[in-house]
Amino acid sequence: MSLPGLELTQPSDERQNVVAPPSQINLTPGSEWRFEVAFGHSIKVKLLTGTAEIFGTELAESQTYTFSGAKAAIYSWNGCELEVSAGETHTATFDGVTPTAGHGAGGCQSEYVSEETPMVEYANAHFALESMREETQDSGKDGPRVLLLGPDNAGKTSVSKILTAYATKVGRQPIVVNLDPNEGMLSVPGTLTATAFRTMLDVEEGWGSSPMSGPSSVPVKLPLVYSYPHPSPLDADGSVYRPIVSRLALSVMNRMAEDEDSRETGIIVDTPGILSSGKPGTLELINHIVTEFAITTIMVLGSERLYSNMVKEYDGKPSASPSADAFDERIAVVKLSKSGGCVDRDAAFLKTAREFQIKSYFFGTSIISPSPTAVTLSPHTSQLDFAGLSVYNYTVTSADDEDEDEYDPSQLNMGDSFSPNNGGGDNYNPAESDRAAPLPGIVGLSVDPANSVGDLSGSSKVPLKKVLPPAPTALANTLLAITHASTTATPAQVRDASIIGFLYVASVEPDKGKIHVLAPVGGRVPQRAMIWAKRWPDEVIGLVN
Ligand SMILES: Nc1ncnc2c1ncn2[C@@H]1O[C@H](COP(=O)(O)OP(=O)(O)OP(=O)(O)O)[C@@H](O)[C@H]1O
Repeated sequence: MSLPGLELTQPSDERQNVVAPPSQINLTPGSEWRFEVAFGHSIKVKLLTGTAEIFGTELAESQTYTFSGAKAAIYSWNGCELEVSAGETHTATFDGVTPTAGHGAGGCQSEYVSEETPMVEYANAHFALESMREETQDSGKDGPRVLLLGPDNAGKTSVSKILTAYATKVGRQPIVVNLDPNEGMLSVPGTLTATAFRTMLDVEEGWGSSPMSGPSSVPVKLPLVYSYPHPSPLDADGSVYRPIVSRLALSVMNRMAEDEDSRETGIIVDTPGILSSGKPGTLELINHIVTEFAITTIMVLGSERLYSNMVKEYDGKPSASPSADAFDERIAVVKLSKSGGCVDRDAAFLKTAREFQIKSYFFGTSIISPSPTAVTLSPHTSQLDFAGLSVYNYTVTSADDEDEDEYDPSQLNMGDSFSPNNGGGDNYNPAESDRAAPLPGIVGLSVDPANSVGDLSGSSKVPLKKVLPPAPTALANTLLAITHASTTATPAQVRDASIIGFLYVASVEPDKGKIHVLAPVGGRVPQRAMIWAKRWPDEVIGLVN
């Protein structure tokens, strides 16, 4: 059928499904191929000649990589030839839309080559950090602690991947901290994590995979995970976010104190865009992060206003490290260009990405990608007695949801032990750092808060409340985070405990007092306190048919 007046023909089903022939893409030195592939469709990319990298991680020659639901760029320092062909297109619908291949090479929604990229600037940032790291070897001071700030989609996560990939390539071991609850890093959304990277990142998966997602061709990373089941750090005026950031910072600082490689390399902290929005409360949160992680380098992407505010606020000021005076360690604020390739991801894309992160946690990455290296997992379903569980829920409002229950701001003063100065200020209680869960991988999995020294952070003020039977029907389609805290732990201990893993609640039978859950592994569900991700990440319907 022709569209009247335009003489265009509506694509028929057959035409949409025609497989595009392989395309060859030649990249001149210093240029990149930017591409967008829809969820449900996949493309195959092979490096034929030359060298190329994706967010700092090199592609191997002649290996076929599969990308699906991706917006990314393949960059070449010395020039290369790529072959791009169409992969599979799922027949299932995604968010009510049946996926179709786009009109670009291999069925990309959009793809083009750009010769203007800020990669030289990013590489220089890496070299500057490297020279700071070299200084630490002789002087004994800690490696650079980098904070990435900038609005949504400014490329913060991409730059942190590039800096991490370059650091691991030269044998460093950066600790990467994700403070964005919207995107899980090696974890599901609704979490804040820290991970020590010793090995390369994954070309297809981005950050790579954790043992949560099963075996992998690239060595797995072991993230330290804390639950933050809210979409915005500003929820409850930051009163939930701040103490969890403090807890994470203590764990990271402990790891740095015990691990020479991590101490020399330092930290890279990725943040959510909302912190750079200038909304009330954001500067306080930035200040909290700068203090807790004793940040030495603030990199600002994509916002002149923020850059100038950060310069005024921090440039040349001593860092919050206890040894700042001894080494005359001062904060540097640096402006980095935003890549022209950064794409705005709409709400539907981000929702699907979150949904996939959750699905792949339980079912493996093959649920997203038909790549031969994708992993298929077999989660287990079981029925649990709700009365026998210790489930906690945060009783606070979200920033854009004012009608929520039980919010009492006067109850949300978190107490002195987590004040911004606890990294070394007057209120610092050394017992707190003893309680911090160390980063897994080197010093064991976690300290059980139940065995730790008392409740130092004022449980009564923590907006976590036990969910009593009968099981609320709203539990269905949401996640439960199993903490390391015992079932008798105080709310503060539950909040401060790291996460063992997640359960998905498939259905609730309030009359029988039962819930049906999906767990990534079989066996008994650990008898530990759980945090209900009631608000965030959003419901995933139909994970179990
Ligand atoms: N050079 C590039 N070419 C193509 N796509 C890119 C490029 N750089 C980044 N992107 C893509 O743009 C999107 C936004 O980038 P990124 O996630 O790094 O931004 P961000 O600042 O961390 O965003 P947010 O704060 O919203 O999480 C991502 O999908 C990323 O893969």
